[in-house]
Amino acid sequence: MIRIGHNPNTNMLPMFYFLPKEHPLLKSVTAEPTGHNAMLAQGLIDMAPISAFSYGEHWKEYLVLPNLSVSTKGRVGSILLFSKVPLENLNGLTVALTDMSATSVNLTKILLHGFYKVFPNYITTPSNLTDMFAQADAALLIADSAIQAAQEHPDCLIYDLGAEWLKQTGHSMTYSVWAFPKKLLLKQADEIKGVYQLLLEAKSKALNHMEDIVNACQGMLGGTGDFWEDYFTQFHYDLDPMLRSGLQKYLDLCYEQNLLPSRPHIEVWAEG
Ligand SMILES: C=C(O[C@@H]1C=C(C(=O)O)C=C[C@H]1O)C(=O)O
Repeated sequence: MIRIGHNPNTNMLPMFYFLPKEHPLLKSVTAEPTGHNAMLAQGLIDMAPISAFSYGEHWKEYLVLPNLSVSTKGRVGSILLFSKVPLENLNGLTVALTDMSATSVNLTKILLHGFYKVFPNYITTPSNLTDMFAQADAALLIADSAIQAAQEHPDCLIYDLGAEWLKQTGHSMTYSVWAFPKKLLLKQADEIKGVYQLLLEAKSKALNHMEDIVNACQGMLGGTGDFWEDYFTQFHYDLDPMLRSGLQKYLDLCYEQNLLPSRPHIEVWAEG
């Protein structure tokens, strides 16, 4: 039995919608990305779609599952920095960061420090734009809370960090990878293979039935079918060499900006 992390946000539906809820090989534990990052590190779950940044913190202990990720080349639509002032003017001001994210929190820092040359003060808070704006000049939200906040047309500038990343680096951006601790292979290699097959089948079915995914998103968050179709055209759910080089670039910049203690070398599970 493999305990996997289940992420309930719409961006993950193409991986989870058709994954069996009950199966002898797996048990799902629902949480936001930072929850899974911590649970995987503590051995409370065995495998999860963790933040790419968290993989960078644990790259020596983890392996990445091949052909799976949450990535975009350019705009993402749900990793948004809401700001009362242009990004160039954030120096010395306060930025509120969602407590749900590790990748996007550090992507914000890379973009602001490395490319915009501004150094704000940061606070970490729950994902509520009104509360964040009461304490800060800009606010980072991800996933469904970012989509919902943008739907409410807040009176501020909205920066899409996938688009900013492409503009500044020319690379795709990978937000999440599926990872598991290498040591699991000693006793559970066959189970990992089995769960990996289930994940690939679920993804392939979803990508061939996007109308079901769009319907599910409308049921969850409202919005038009066109909105959701457009949202999903941006995403890549595999991990091809182009996406891998964007992921490596992100991890390299995290290391070079002292956000990670070592330079990660991405190790993909060869048996997958
Ligand atoms: C695309 C998204 O990426 C998510 C962002 C994450 C992070 O910032 O740590 C983690 C998992 C991803 O699914 C999103 O939240 O919209």
